[in-house]
Amino acid sequence: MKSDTLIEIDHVTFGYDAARTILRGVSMTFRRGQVTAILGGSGCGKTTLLRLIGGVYPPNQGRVVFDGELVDTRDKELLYRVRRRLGMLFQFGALFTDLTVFENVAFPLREHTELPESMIRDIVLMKLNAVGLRGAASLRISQVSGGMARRIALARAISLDPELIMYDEPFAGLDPISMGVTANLIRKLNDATGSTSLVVSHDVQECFQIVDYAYLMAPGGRLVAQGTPAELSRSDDPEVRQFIRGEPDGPVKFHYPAPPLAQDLGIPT
Ligand SMILES: Nc1ncnc2c1ncn2[C@@H]1O[C@H](COP(=O)(O)OP(=O)(O)OP(=O)(O)O)[C@@H](O)[C@H]1O
Repeated sequence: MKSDTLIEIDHVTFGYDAARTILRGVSMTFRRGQVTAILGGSGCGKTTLLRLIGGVYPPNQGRVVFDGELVDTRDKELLYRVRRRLGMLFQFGALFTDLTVFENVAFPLREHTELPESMIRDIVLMKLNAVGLRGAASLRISQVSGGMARRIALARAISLDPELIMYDEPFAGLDPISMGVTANLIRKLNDATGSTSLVVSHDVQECFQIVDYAYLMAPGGRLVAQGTPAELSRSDDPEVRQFIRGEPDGPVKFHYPAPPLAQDLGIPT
């Protein structure tokens, strides 16, 4: 029987170089069929975590396990197998601006499969239909809005029917309505395709509308809290409350450590 867990991050510590640790003893479990958020402010290591799951870098300590298999970055065959099962929606979509909407969604299918053109056409139209943009297939990327571009990137991320879809800041730069549309789509696509989704974001409220579970990371690559949106909303931990309510100051300081302003400006005190 398949285990409930699709990915396990087990006491992972990681730094791009020896001088600076980015993730410190982080443990997380991503359950099959669920949408899980990794929340946290800028620079706390969220994207880095996605790279470790994709086997781009090995952890310095700890393990990353994908569907029961240790992600060993030296094992190229295993990495290829794991990556075939992942779909990734990058920050800001990264679409090919000189190609049409259709060509963008068809791209991974042409790269990774030998499917005949008639089948590629049907799959692309189905994926575009799922995000409500079948009618926009022949438009160029330069002709679509930011919200549409995000949905096209979503259609492209699901083109190969991934078991795991990783979204890096899917709401960045979107207006509130497009944000809501994108969030609902992430949920809908997850459930309709029976996949598992990870959403990296600093948008707590948007994520809480759609996720089953969330991890909260803090500067210095620490995991500070985890739970369902309801559990985290009830938390009385000051760090959690500051982040969830978007309070400007709390345990996480607004100001980067600095000498007093007067001193920096040369004003005698
Ligand atoms: N390839 C790299 N080499 C060296 N340092 C890196 C590299 N990528 C990221 N970093 C550093 O690692 C830290 C964590 O970055 P990361 O992108 O994982 O954070 P994040 O939480 O995703 O932030 P954001 O939301 O701003 O993208 C940052 O300080 C960043 O400068």
